[in-house]
Amino acid sequence: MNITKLLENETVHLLRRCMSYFAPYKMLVIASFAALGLVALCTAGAAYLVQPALDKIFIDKDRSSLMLLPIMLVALFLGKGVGLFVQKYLMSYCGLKVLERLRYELFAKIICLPVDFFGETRVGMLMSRIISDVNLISSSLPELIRIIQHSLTMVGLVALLIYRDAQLAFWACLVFPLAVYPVIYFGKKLRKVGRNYQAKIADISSYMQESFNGLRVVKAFATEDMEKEKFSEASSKLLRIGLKGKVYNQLSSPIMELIGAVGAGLVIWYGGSQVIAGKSTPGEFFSFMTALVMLYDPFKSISQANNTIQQAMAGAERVFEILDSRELVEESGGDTVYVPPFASLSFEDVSFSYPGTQEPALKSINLEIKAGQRVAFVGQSGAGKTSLIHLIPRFHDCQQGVIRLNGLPLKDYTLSSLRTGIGIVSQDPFLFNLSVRDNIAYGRPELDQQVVEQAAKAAYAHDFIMELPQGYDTIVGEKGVKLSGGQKQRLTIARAIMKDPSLLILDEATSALDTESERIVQKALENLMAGRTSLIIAHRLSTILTADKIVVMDGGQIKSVGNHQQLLEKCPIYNRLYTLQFQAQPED
Ligand SMILES: Nc1ncnc2c1ncn2[C@@H]1O[C@H](COP(=O)(O)OP(=O)(O)OP(=O)(O)O)[C@@H](O)[C@H]1O
Repeated sequence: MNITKLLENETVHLLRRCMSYFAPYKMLVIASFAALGLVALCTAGAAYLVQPALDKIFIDKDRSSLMLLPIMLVALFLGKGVGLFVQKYLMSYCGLKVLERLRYELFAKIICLPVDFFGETRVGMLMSRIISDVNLISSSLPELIRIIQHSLTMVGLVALLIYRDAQLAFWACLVFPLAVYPVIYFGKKLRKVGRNYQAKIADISSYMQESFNGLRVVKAFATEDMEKEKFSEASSKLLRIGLKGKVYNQLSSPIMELIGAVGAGLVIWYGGSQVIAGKSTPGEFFSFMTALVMLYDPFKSISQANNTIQQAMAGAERVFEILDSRELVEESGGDTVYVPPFASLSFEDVSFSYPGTQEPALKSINLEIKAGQRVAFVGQSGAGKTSLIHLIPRFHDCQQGVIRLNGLPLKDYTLSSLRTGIGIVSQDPFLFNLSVRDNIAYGRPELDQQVVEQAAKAAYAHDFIMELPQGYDTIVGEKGVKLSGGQKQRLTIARAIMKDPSLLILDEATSALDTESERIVQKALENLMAGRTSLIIAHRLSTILTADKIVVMDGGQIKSVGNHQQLLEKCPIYNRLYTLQFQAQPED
């Protein structure tokens, strides 16, 4: 199979796909072409003027031409300038608009992908696609237009060459095929370099993301130097690829210049002999030479534009890989809207494995939860508690069995109504870098201050919020860094209260807060749980003691279900867990 042909087909396909993004700006593109026509005409016109300038002013000594020609020259350059400005502005406008749309589409697609996708893909890589690869694509149409612009200019100039002297033009254009070869050769090389470069940028973004996120660990282990070393290695790789790109980019010009010089040499040789023999005037010859020299500029620009397009195609490959991927399917739910109140939740023979793993994380789970119950899940680390509760908001889908909510399979509900109906408070309280108020009312900005304050009061957060520098308007910092662990937890509890879910999922924090904070968080949680069905991954003694039902898990299976007293008597696993995990804790 002809590889070159394959590559060309792919380029055409990618270019077409890129161009479809520019389709809404058709009128602007047409206007831009009109501006281009003006530029081409003015450029060719300026070259044409050289002949009357030389022959009429310098040889015939014509005074009226002396006045007229400079004015015409200025007018032509004015026309060219205006044309160029309009064309460039319109193209930049279209490019930036396309950039905005692609960025949005990519973000919108990625944020709707299932949780599993984020488990397997590095976040930094995704960020680099949204920022840097998309950026490359936006230059594709403007560069394509540049190619058309310069091709038009070249047509104008070549027409002038032929008009001036067809034979001389033949000699000048003889070297043309030679000049095209480096354009194609370097274009291909640059496409490959572009691909590698973008991949390395993604690596570096991922690496930075990880190091900054894990900054505390880095500091605690005093491994800054090691991290610097690793970064510098990755950065040097990027430098090497970047330099390779520059070599290809910069080599194409001198090589073309050399080929151009050969053409010019041929012209001087032939054209000069024609002037000496009296067959043409020096004015005709210089006008010809001017057009020839002017040809170099657009030709060089075409080669540069081709280089940029090749790099844009490298970005396009990576962006469309995500946008068009059949495997990356956005989450979808059913058509039924889940309307509280919560009546029941049942797991019927549910088994689940994480993608790419052999051993199932959950095996044949059967469980029934009724309205108003408080159900605690216990088990050692890795028993499957988190996996089980994450199936309820459909962060993952089970491969076998069915989970029913109010009698209907979870898959029948629309994702948004299902998730809106479920409140989740996890052990790692996540806050956005927004104000306290916006964090509590997250997703519901329409709620007024009073409602937000009520939720904060129920979560025992109001008092500390009032002590913050700007009260409810205080920005909490990325991930809530400006707050203590207990304060962050209380804000996430207020957020859950605000959501008013009918079913609550709680992952109790294992990391110990001090006794006072712990007591307040506990009271806030009690307010949150009041009157709601709650599923709790239990780490506190008080939770298992007050639970209506305790589910004991081990190795992805439910080993036993009952209340504290029953389990102490009949379940050895629970007995052991209780002795190891809970017994030493004070009863609140
Ligand atoms: N994203 C994942 N991909 C692959 N396997 C996973 C993933 N998350 C968890 N597992 C595996 O699934 C099993 C159950 O894990 P799960 O997190 O549900 O346990 P857990 O009981 O909640 O533990 P812990 O109390 O430590 O949070 C474990 O063997 C774990 O290694």
